[in-house]
Amino acid sequence: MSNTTNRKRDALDYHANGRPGKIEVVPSKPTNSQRDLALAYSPGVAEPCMEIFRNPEDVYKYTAKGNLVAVISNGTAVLGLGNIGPAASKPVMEGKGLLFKIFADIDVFDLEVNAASVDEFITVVKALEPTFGGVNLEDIAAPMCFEIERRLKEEMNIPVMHDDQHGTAIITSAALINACELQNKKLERIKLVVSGAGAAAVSCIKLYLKLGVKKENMLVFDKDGIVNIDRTDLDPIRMDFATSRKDITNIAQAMKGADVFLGLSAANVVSAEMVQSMAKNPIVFALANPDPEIAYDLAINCRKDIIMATGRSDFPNQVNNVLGFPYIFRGALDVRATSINEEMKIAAVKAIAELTKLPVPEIVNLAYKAKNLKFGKDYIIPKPIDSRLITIVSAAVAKAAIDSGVARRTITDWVAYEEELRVRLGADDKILRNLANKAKSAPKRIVFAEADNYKILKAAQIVKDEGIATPILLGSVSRIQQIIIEHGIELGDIEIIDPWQGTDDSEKFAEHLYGRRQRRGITLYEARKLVRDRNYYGASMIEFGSADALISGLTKNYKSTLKPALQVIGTKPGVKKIAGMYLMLTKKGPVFLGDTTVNPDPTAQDMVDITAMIHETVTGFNVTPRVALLSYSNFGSNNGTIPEKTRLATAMLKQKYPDMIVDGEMQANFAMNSDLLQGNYPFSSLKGSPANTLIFPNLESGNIAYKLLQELGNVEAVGPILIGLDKPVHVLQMDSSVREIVNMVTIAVVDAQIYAAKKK
Ligand SMILES: NC(=O)C1=CN([C@@H]2O[C@H](COP(=O)(O)OP(=O)(O)OC[C@H]3O[C@@H](n4cnc5c(N)ncnc54)[C@H](OP(=O)(O)O)[C@@H]3O)[C@@H](O)[C@H]2O)C=CC1
Ligand SMILES: CC(=O)C(=O)O
Ligand SMILES: [Mg+2]
Repeated sequence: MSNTTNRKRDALDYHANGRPGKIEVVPSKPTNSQRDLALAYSPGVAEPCMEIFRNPEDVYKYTAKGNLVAVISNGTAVLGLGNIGPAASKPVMEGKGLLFKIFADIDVFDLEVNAASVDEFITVVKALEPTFGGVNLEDIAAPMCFEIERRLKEEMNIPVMHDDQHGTAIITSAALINACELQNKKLERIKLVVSGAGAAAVSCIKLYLKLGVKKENMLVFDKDGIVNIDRTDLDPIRMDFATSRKDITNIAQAMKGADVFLGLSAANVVSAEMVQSMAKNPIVFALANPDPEIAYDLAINCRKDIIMATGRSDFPNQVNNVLGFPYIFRGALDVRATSINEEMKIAAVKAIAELTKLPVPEIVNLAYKAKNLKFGKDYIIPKPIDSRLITIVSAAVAKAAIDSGVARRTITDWVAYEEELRVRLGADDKILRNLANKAKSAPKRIVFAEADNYKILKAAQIVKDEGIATPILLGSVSRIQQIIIEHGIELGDIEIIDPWQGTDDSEKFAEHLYGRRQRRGITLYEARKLVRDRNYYGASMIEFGSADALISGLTKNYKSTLKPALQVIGTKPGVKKIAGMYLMLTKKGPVFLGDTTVNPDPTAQDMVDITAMIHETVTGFNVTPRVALLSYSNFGSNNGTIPEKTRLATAMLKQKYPDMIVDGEMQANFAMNSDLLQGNYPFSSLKGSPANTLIFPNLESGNIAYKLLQELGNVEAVGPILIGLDKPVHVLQMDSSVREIVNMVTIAVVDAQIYAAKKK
């Protein structure tokens, strides 16, 4: 099967499989009980109705209006597919809704309207004003889109934006500014050829003129050829940039010596020869969707000095309005702007252009399978999944709305607003940010036992750059340096130790190991050999205080990585069994699971000890543990080995630690749903809010639970966080990603801080 056929099949299956389409409506309030239903609907719902009747602004308080955007189309210019009608435009509009949600937490109703005339369409949209906080007009052909948008902006009191016009103009402007900088061109001097004189192209041209591009340096084409003053079929908007030049009649002539080509028209209207005829260091934005004016590969293969962009996600430089509309509307909604004005658009352009020049987060590199994305010919604009877009672009837009007087609400605490924006993308990684901030407040020396590995070195660079830790690398110096050079990893001055070669400390470390293990079969000769191993050497460094925490395990199995730490360092005084815990970054906030790693079948006493250790660690992460001991039974509803063991452990915990918030035995859904728990077991000491620390009755259930959450719930897992060793040592999962290693280093630093504080 060809690639094209494959892609077609995949796309159709993606939309058809399961629940058809891409969007569903999800209630945002509890609906579990009769009481909930009485509040959600009749009779309770009458109360907010009457409040809104008395004070219309209360609609923002009691309904979803303030976060609800209409994506509206009549299907007259759907992508580059033309006038395919409203029903056929629905997949695109659902897609826009999906992007609004995942990138900016904005809810969308997509509306495909059977209204061919301008007046009819305007009447429909205007009538919807009570429902929505904003209107995103989409894929409406020129010239009707200009009048529709102008009148709706005049006649409606909520922000209205035709995304194909202004979203596109904003993004291409940011990309053009950056591309010109890289190609050493001045906006005031560039010779620009535009293919397309429709909604998107016209708006781009208007914004470029504001940014300094000169009308006389511009040649524009539509289906009928060059837009010149002799044409009699053009409306005043297009006449405004019609050229008086008589020597040019077609696009091939115009492209000779041009600096920039902007395509917002149709597929394959530009040839390789045309690109070859452009000026030195040309810039080509072939943005027609889904197929550009010239194919990406064709363009880059015909010019080495080109900067090339398309609207597609499968090539570098995706110049697509997805970088704009979610964040522009987020900023506008948050200050309840009455419109989206020029100041807000320019603020978005600048914010997007400048963000491109900041170091790219590792998660973005990972998502695009790139090693080191940075401002350059293949990275002229941020990637859509960059989560900084929401904080930087939305905040810039909101600020411009306030400064230009169209905001009905103001923001004074911008730091809090940015945090609110981050939280919108999920409470899931907030705790990680807090832990990273805690780590940065007192960074520690972290030994990486497997430093002859690209992922470890990349993670070392990140934690060093971010001020989380001072890395110390163990391994062959020449091998490590070779990887550093090969991958362009910037680690600056960094300590590298090769235990295999022996160091001044090796003998001291060997004697210590011999002292601890001489009656357990290790001779001094063997101990000397063992400390040449990087895990033994690293653990010894921690034991002797020449570093603060050890990270290992990327390339070896868990047990063989743990053994040296147990032999060299051992467990905390009084701890018989170590355990492992995972931090799960769920949409409902962090949840800690244990023991997920070490003890196959703990006794009730073991469960008490494990719970106490986990409780201490979670508290050290500045989270108040709310502990549930899990089983398949609720408070004696079933008997059997597991419920009885769990019940006994709970009783022992309650007696030994009267201040601990702990209860059990209970089923997982009762632990995670406080209404359910309260409704059925009002006596439980966990009532009020859900548990955040789950103790499993055995390794099987703990391990299965976290892996299911990862796979089915798409929940990120940080761990295993090792607890019970006398000093901070953390064992990575084999083949962890760079992000997972960075997360574990963050945890190791915080752990080392807790250890240091205890020693004082
Ligand atoms: N990457 C991105 O973010 C975006 C990309 N786009 C893409 O831009 C294109 C245009 O969208 P939009 O402006 O909304 O649509 P419109 O229908 O409003 O405009 C299309 C324009 O392209 C012109 N055109 C069509 N075929 C040719 C051709 N062979 N040569 C020269 N000009 C031609 C039309 O000419 P005429 O006026 O004579 O009919 C018209 O001016 C689409 O492919 C769309 O997918 C749009 C928005 C954002
Ligand atoms: C991206 C977009 O909005 C379009 O191609 O129409
Ligand atoms: Mg569009």
